[in-house]
Amino acid sequence: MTSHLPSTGAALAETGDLDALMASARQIRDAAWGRRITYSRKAFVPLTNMCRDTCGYCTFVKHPSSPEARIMTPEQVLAEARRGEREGCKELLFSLGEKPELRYEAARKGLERLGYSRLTDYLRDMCELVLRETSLLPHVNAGTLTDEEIDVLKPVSASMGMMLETVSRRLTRKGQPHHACPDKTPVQRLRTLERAGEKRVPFTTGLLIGIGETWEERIEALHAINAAHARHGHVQEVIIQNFQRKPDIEMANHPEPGLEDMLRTIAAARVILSPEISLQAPPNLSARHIAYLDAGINDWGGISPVTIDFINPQHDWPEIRSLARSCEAAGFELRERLTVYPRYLTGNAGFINPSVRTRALGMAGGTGLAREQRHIGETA
Ligand SMILES: O=c1nc2n(C[C@H](O)[C@H](O)[C@H](O)CO)c3cc(O)ccc3cc-2c(=O)[nH]1
Ligand SMILES: C[C@H]1O[C@@H](n2cnc3c(N)ncnc32)[C@H](O)[C@@H]1O
Ligand code: MET
Ligand code: SF4
Repeated sequence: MTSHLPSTGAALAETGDLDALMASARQIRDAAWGRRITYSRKAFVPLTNMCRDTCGYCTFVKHPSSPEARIMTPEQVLAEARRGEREGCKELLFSLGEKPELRYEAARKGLERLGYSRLTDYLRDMCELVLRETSLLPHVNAGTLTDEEIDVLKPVSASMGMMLETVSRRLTRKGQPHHACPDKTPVQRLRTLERAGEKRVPFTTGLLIGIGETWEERIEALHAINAAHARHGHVQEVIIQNFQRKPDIEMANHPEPGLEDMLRTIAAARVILSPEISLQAPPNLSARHIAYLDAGINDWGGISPVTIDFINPQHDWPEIRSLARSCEAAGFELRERLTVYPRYLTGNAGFINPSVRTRALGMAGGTGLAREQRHIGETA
């Protein structure tokens, strides 16, 4: 699993010839993934919106003094899961603030009322609840994790993820989006990415585009992800996410990245990353998202038929049928996938708890994608 043409990718990216870069990216995508574009039908559970970090772009986080600050109860978690189940979801995405109990008394009290002293332990039990009471596969997006936290969460999840965001240490300085965010220092993010690989967790990661990083920093981040994958084989997908401006964030006046910037970054990612790594960009954060297909993506990520995108609440999910139609018009077929990619189910022992694996294998037939993706996994 060596890096695919990294120098060519960087060179093409540097020359400014966007068309040539996108053509290379498309070629790699077509060879590895064909003309099938996937998504995961998911229910979204924002377990808590309290967080010890205060990223300048985040509208999800709420200070404990806010009336909107909350920790969902097990009953609420289960209600969301059941709603998702009824709508045919297969994934339950836990997305949450990071270690709020280390910073806020209110978070400690809230967890205590639920019988916990640490958010990760509560998350573990909620994953277990979902596995016990529903047919869904938990995916955990809880940000930076320690070795021990990965050990706690791996047995109760099908896959995990954490956006690397950026490798820029500059962005942790005063006045920058990651200032005073202990979980967003590149060294911590890179460590989590590495540990997830050592511990063989099917892993989702990615870059947040347009938060002040340079082009070189994006390329460096992509190489870092690819290098971790070359060591451990755990990176199942990489998300290229565009920053969204909102009125209620520190970065309310920061410009959003343009379409061309996204296309160039997506294409560079496809050229740099190993071909078997799925390349994802969100369908709800740009009116022109169909153009991402020309830059080499093969996946739209999670789409929820039951809840809003809590991270970008002002942007509705596309209706799945209408997304299918626009993919078709562009020459692609939209297909459902599971949160965990087939190569971690069929080969590579040790990447997933055997009972979760059995459940996922039972569901894989329903997506209709099992055979094709398995093929990709085997040839990679
Ligand atoms: O709805 C969202 N889903 C996000 N997802 C979920 C993703 O869309 C799907 O659930 C995965 O593709 C499942 O494999 C993430 C998952 C991660 O592991 C890491 C980061 C993200 C980021 C987002 C996000 O911003 N919005
Ligand atoms: C779950 C992921 O959502 C992303 N995220 C957080 N805030 C924003 C925003 N304003 N625009 C786009 N993406 C955002 C981060 O990359 C985080 O890791
Ligand atoms: C709501 S943000 C997603 C989870 C985590 N707090 C992170 O930033 O990675
Ligand atoms: S992006 Fe994640 S880590 Fe940053 S403030 Fe929001 S919830 Fe916390």
